[in-house]
Amino acid sequence: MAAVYDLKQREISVKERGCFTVALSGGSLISFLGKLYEAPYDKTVDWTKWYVLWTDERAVSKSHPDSNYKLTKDNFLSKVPILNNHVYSINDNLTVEDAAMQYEFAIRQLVKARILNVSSINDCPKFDLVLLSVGSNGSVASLFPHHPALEQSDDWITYITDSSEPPPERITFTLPVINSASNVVMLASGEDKATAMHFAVDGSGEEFDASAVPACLVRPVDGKLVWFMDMLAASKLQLSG
Ligand SMILES: O=C(O)[C@H](O)[C@@H](O)[C@H](O)[C@H](O)COP(=O)(O)O
Repeated sequence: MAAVYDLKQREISVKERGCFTVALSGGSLISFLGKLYEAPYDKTVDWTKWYVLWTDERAVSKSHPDSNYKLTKDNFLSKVPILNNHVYSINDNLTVEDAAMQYEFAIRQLVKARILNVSSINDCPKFDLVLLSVGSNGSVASLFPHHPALEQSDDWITYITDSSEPPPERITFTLPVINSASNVVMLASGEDKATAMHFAVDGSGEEFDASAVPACLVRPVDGKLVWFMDMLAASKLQLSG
């Protein structure tokens, strides 16, 4: 479903700007993209129009098992003819701080080249699609509960050195960039996501501290938010009738 949604949005972007910019998180999300390299999509998608970036990346070598680039390359990019120079991964020879700066610079270049749109509301890059998989703790990208990175609004890309999930050092989109996307798809599968889904989808009382569940803070300012979850992840939803 998510993969097909991805395609619908792609068609609109390619018609309008001749390219389709997508930012991927890591985790189980990548396994859901498998549909895209099966018939009929493998032949009907103009992959040359795709530009792929990551919403977050671990500060490890791109050949390291923990690398989101490696995960995506092995399970998706190696199976579709997206142009290598349209794939923007981090420079894994830099410190995490410098890698974050360099990644932001690369995104700024894409904005300058008009590959990436800019939000009319907050001058952030406006990705056509941001695909996120929600962590069992309600994290999205590498934005973790109660982490100061949630407050970051000056930078497009920030870095952390104390991730609650190993490895500790990561770069990540900041919330303003995620919330500037034209389309955000949030994926959740498995019972361990049910509590986070309850808070993120059903909302919570005023007294609830949304930074406890970063997925609650994903609210596109001028874009669509679509959830895809399995029955286990949805098992605690109390959607009003
Ligand atoms: O680099 C990362 O750790 C991922 O980007 C992270 O945001 C992941 O997507 C979630 O933790 C969900 O992971 P699962 O879908 O595997 O539970």
